Parts: sequence; structure tokens; C-alpha cells
Amino acid sequence: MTTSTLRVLRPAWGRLSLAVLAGTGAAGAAVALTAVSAWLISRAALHPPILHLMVAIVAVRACGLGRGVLRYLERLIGHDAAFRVLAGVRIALYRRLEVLAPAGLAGFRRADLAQRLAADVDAVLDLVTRVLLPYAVAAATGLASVLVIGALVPVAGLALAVALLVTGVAVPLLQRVAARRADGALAPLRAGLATAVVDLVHGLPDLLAYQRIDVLRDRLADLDARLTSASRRSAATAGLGAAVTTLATGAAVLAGLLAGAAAVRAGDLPGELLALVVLTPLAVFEIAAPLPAAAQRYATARASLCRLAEISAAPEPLRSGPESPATAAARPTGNRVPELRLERVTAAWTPDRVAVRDVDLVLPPGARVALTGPSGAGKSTVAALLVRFLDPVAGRVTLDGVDLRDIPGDRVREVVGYLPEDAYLFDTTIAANLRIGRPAATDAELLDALGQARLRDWAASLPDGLQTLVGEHGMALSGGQRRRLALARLLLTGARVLILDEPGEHLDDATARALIRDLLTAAGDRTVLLITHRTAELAGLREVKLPSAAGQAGRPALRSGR
Ligand SMILES: Nc1ncnc2c1ncn2[C@@H]1O[C@H](COP(=O)(O)OP(=O)(O)OP(=O)(O)O)[C@@H](O)[C@H]1O
Repeated sequence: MTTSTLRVLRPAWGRLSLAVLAGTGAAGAAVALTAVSAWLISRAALHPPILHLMVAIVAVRACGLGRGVLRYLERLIGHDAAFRVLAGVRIALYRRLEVLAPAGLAGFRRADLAQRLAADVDAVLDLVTRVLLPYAVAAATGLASVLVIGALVPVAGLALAVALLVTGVAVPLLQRVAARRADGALAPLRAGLATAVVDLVHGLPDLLAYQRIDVLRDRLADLDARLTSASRRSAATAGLGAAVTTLATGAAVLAGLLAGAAAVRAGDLPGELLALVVLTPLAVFEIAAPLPAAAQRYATARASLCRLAEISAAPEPLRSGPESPATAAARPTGNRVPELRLERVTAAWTPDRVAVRDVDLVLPPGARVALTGPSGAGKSTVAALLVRFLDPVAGRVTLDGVDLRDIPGDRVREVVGYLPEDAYLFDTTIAANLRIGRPAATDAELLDALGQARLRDWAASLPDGLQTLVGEHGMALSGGQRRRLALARLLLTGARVLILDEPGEHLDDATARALIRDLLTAAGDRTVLLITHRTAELAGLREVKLPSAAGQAGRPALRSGR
């Protein structure tokens, strides 16, 4: 097991040990049941007084009952431990996502990320219940059985030990060599397939319109073929493992029979113990048989853990650390509208590409500024810098003179609110979507915010009012209603600076103008930075223009907005 695997399991060691103990007890009871039964049948054939058999009869009953009870306990405790490990991994991962999003996740595709968060995390469950527990239980039971059989007939004990080593160690190693690439490729191939399917679902209308569905279908078919081939190779090695295990079982039983019979003939073993020596390996192999499959699952689970480790190892996009008391005291709180500044800021989402270069921008308290520029100039990047989704690689962003890098991101976003271009509406009610802005808001406050975004009459006209469901991505609403609802949510946050990224996008000119007018009115004394490329929306705003991306590369410094 790798150190990262051990680290994942660490929080549940106590419960895992208990589960191993119960599992070993259950497996031991199963083996003992076979062994004692074999002895009992043989001994009974000699018609001894019934009292000579009483202990064995009670032992058979105890083993039969104990096996069920201990097995139940193993399942209960083992799954409890597994779910605790799973919860720990999930929480750690979500905490990491919180730190990384959005800039640190730029290198991950969404469907792939979803696959990592779902299927790869679930692999942890397999690791505990189908790898660790079977191996630990089989090792303990196998060792005890080898010792008992070996004490009776050393050669039979040795044969059992060799057969168990073949099943539990040699076969998995051989399988690993044979299916190394296949097992490791399964998780990434599944993720690739998920990404392609999500692409297909999202792009279906366009592909149908262009009659190019074959493009994605071919890609899906190719991925599917590779996944099938990897699964087939993986299944073939699993089948081979099962065959070798069956052979090893047969060999151990045969060796037990031959060596046992020789021992009986030599007078070294009472005849009634021969059945025990011969049949016990069968019971042991029932416990050892799943080991090759467990080892194979370990290979898949390890690939999944590696994919999770990639998320943990992704570099943090923002400088983190505790906020100093001086910064906490200096940063604006309450209703005061602060000043925001970008000073010669250069920023990049990925190390190889600068998104904005040497940008200066001042947003005095209460300012109304329109940030314009051609597509790709970096307007949304400036917004991301102002809400500390991204830190500059050069220059600095300040809030009332305090460098944003010294203020935790969520504290910045209490003051600076952001309405992204594609503001997300959750598939729930209007009220629940609004309360993301202010969880404790009363219905009256929600209605007030809707009123500021000019949606109050519409909401009042709905049969379910605030409890109306907005549908997936807010699809039950019109484009304008979606934007206004997102604006109402932003207004609820109490942020004193509002960054609005293309709020009129995809709306007709008249609707867009009406929306901008309404939001500027709703903004009151707050600072507003409106990102737009529509000159129709500029009325009454001071314009700050970003040059094109090509222009920034050629001309390093941009001075504007003072
Ligand atoms: N979340 C992100 N992850 C990675 N790169 C990004 C991200 N957002 C923007 N970029 C990159 O930063 C550069 C500037 O893009 P940005 O979206 O800031 O420009 P823009 O002026 O807002 O464009 P548009 O008007 O088309 O929305 C582009 O090269 C873009 O690919």
C-alpha cells in the first residue's frame, strides 16, 4: 500500500481493526466448522459413545451460529469504517476545491472533475471493503489454518501455505504485470467517456443542426472501444487468476490427501483426522479465492486515488494564510463604500498565457464605471481580480489601500459582489436561489430585492410565488428574468461594490438598457463596475477601455481610469 493510501485510511484504523477481528473470527468459524464437521463425521463412523462427540457437536453449533453473527459484525463495522473514510476524503476534497476554484481548476475539464468527485471517490469504498478487509481476513485465517494443518501433517501444511501464497501473492503480481496498463487506464478512460457524453448532451442541438452528429459519435465509439478493450483485458486476467486459484485449491487438497494418507499409514495421524486435513483447505480457499480480484480492484482504486491526489496537488492559485490583525482592522466593514484599485496589474489563468498586462484602474467610492474592450481583452479577468478569484502575477489590487492578497477571499467577497456573465441558477425555488445571497433573509427581504430588480410583480403573479421552481439552469425563466433574479441575489448580499459582467448579454437592446437602468438605480450609493462591449449600455458611465489581447502583448502598460 502506498503512503497516500495509508493516509486515506488513517482516520478509521480503530474500526478497521475491529472489522478485521470480526471478519477473521467469521472466517475462522467457517474453517473450523468444516474441520470439526469432517472430524465429527469420521469419528461418528466408528460408533463411539455419544458423550465422546458432545464437545464437537457443540463446537459445530457454536461455529455455525458464530460465523453468521461475526460476519454481520464485520459487515457493519467494516462499512461504517469505509463510509467514515469516504466522508473524510469527500470533505478534504471539497475543502480543496474551495481553495482552488475557480482559477486553480482551469486545467480540469468539468465532466472529468465530476467523474473524479463521484466514481473516483467511491473507489475508496472498494479499497476498504473489497481490498483491505478480504486481504487482512484471508491472511490471518490462512496463517492459522497453515499452522494447524502443518502441526498435524507438515507436508500438507506446507502445500496449503504454497497454494495460499500463489493465490494471494503470485497470481495478483502476475495479473498486475499482465493488466498493468489496462487497470490503470480504466479510470481515465471512464472519465474521457463521461466528458464526451456531457459534450454530446450539451452540443446535441448544434450537432443535429449541422448534421455532424457523426463527429462526436465517432469519438464516443473510439473511447468506448478503448474502454471495452481495457475492460476485456482486465477481465481476462481476472479469469486467469480465478483459474490458477482453482488449480491451487485442487493441488492443496490433493497434497493434503496424499500426505495425510501417508501419515495415517505411518501411524503419525489418527484416521479420523484425515478428512480434516483434506477438507480444511477447501474452506480456507473459499476465503482466499476473492484475493486476485481484490488485488485487481486495488490497482483500479489506486489509479482513482492518484486522480484524486492530482486535485490535492494542484497548485493553489491564491496566496493563503491567516489575516493579520492590522489588515483585519484596516479592511472596510459595515456600510462604508470602499475604494478599489488595480495598480499595474498583470494576471494569468495559466502559467503560459497572460490574460491582462499592466492594467491600472481606480474605482472610488460610489463610482459608476463601464469596463469595455474587445472580446478576450481580459474584462472578466479584471472582475476575477477584483473579487479575488485570481491574484496578480505582478502589480497589486487594493481595497482601501490594503493589498487583496492580505485579505481572505471570502472577506473580499463580502464587500465586493460579482454577477458573472453566466450567473448560475440552481434547480430549486426562487426563494432558495435568492437565499444564496443572504441565507437568513425573510420573505419580505426577498420580495424587496426582487422589487429592486423589477421582478416583484412577476413573482407575485406566480401561483407558487417565491416557491416557484426555476428549472435546471433556470430554464423555466426567460433570459431577462434569469439575469434579474441573479441581480436580486447579488443585491441581497449587502456588498458595497458591484461588479456586473455583461448583464445585458443575450438580451435585446431595449431589455438590456432597461435592465442596466434598473440595476444602476438599485445599486444606490454602491460602486458599480459594469463590464460590457455594448456601447448602448454606457449612458452615464465613465468608460475604461481595455485594449485587445494582441495589443496588450505588444504594449505592456495600460493607463486608464484615473
Ligand atoms: N476561468 C478561466 N480559466 C482559464 N482561462 C481563462 C478563464 N477566464 C478567462 N481566461 C482567459 O483569459 C483571457 C481573457 O479572457 P476574459 O474572459 O477575461 O476576456 P473578456 O474581455 O472578458 O472576453 P469576453 O468579452 O469575450 O467575455 C482569455 O485568453 C481567456 O481564455
